[in-house]
Amino acid sequence: MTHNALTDAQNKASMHFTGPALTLAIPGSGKTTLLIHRLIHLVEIHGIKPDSILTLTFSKASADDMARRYQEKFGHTEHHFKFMTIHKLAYSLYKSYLKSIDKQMVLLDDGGQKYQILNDIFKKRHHETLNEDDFETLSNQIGLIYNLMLKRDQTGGHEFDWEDIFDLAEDYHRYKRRHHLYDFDDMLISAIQILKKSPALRMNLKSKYRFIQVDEAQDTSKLQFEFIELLLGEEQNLFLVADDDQSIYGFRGAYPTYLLEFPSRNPDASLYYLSDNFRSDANIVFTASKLIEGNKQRFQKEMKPFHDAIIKPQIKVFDDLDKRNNYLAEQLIDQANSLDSVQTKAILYRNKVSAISIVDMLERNQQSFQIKDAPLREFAHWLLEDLIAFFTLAMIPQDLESFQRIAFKMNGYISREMLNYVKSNHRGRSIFSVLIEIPFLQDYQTKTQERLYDQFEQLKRLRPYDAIHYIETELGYLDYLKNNTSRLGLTMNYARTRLDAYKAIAKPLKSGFDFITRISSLKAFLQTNFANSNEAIVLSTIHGSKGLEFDEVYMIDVNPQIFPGFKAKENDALEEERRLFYVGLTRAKKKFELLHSEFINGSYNGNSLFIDELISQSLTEHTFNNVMGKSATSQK
Ligand SMILES: Nc1ncnc2c1ncn2[C@@H]1O[C@H](COP(=O)(O)OP(=O)(O)OP(=O)(O)O)[C@@H](O)[C@H]1O
Repeated sequence: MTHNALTDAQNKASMHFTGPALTLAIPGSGKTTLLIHRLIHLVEIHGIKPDSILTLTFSKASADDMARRYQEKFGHTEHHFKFMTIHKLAYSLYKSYLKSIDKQMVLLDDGGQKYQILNDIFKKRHHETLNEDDFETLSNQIGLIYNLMLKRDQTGGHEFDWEDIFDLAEDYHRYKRRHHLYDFDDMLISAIQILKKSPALRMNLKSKYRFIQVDEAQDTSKLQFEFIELLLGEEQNLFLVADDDQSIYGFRGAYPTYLLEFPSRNPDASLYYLSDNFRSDANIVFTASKLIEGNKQRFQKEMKPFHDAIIKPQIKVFDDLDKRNNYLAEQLIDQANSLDSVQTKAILYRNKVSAISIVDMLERNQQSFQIKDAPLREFAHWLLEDLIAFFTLAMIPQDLESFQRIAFKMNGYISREMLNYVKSNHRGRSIFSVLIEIPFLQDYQTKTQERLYDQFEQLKRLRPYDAIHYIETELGYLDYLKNNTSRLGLTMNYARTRLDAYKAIAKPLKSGFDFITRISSLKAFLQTNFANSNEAIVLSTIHGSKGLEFDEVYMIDVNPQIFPGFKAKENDALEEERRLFYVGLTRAKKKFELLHSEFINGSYNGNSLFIDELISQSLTEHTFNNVMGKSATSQK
């Protein structure tokens, strides 16, 4: 078999003509290749008109990628196949319907505008601001309600207050209707409604798209499947390509159960399997297949490597984030001086916050890169805003706004009464002078305020790295976080990961002012569009790396309570996290390294469940790159 020849399994599936079909495939087995060849077979063998075949993809990027790969492969552009996302299809359908009745709609911007609306709604019910983390969660939960078509009595799990989420979802819905605003889910719901209402429109579409192919069907939601089913003609020409082990959007309503039930609901369905991995070193394939066996709810699949085994996946252990980042910098900068052909390298992580110290490091080294899912909001995170308020108050002791932000988050024993006194009496003076003069304080309380004054004087003189440590310890910020973890919806490991990242950015800087300036320049730097650039170095969340491949993959921050996340105690959630790890691991062609810091923000990190699983099954090589006297390499 040459590199370009289809395997028998790929060929068999690509020859599928009419009727429902499901192809279950492993990572790197050529799903895209298969879909493209099927298009050609439909046209050239069966004489089907290209524009009557609709290929639905998960993202706009994959639709574009497929169109590009089709052209590269077959060189001709005269075939007008349709590649688009399910949302795009729903959008154009609903838009033309509205046009026909002389109405318009406004698309809601998924970032800032959505935050504003949800924040206003949240404030009305809870009398407090919706923080960044809770916004993500709420937005996902609302999406989940729509995409899984949940009713109030159908929600399970005690991790969220579903009654409250339903109330907020209803407020949000009413707001959108009042302002003629539509988000992605509305588009689908509205398209389904008009299709159900108009048999003529349905007939028209059924004959327009005689064949429908769906890529990445494991992440298609229940609502999306309902939409697709409405488009199917009598022949039920639905060709699904999926890997249930790569279903990673459960939190947004992915519905892989549809696939598991597909064979029994469609007894005539043809089933195909792709089990050759053309992407990765055999060691990576073996490791991935062993790891995913930890999941119970899955189709059993064979996984055969096409390439030889050269090097085992590595777990590299470092003392701390700083040493880890230095190692990463070496790996990435090597590239620039290398005479070999350019290697694509990805740094993958579970949460966006993991990117920020790497962005800082790469920008300082003037190393170009591209970033997917840019972590813009991380630079406006409340925890960072708190630190900035400490720095600002130290530099500008008259700043009432900063003081108000942190008054109850440090060990100054400030009461609401004291805060009110400061507000009415500071008149542009130093907050600390006002605190010291408060008439209703006992002597010992005044002494505390004098101590606070000295501490902020001290804070002003410290380099920002030491200053963050001082805020955490001497000013009691860590205690505040510890006492409020459950109310703030975070774990200490999560808070430590953030503080660690901010300290890494602060390390080379001299003053609090430099720190504040650096944060805003990194924010501005990220606002430039990196998503479309063609750089060989890619930073991405694992979610964002779906469907991509790289010569080398470095996975970072696989930490306890972070990955798998602390909410992943129940089986379903844990299985989804394991699938996410599996997606990250299977992006690598030649080299996979998991970079592990032994300490996060000065506290012992411990091993994540996934690291323990890899070690206990001897799936990886374990290397200590720290200076704590451990042997350089130990084969576990
Ligand atoms: N028959 C084949 N022989 C050799 N290489 C192939 C063959 N089919 C596909 N490939 C190559 O295998 C790699 C993976 O293919 P592709 O990206 O289509 O996989 P995939 O199944 O979509 O992967 P994933 O689900 O992990 O994103 C590509 O580099 C592709 O060119």
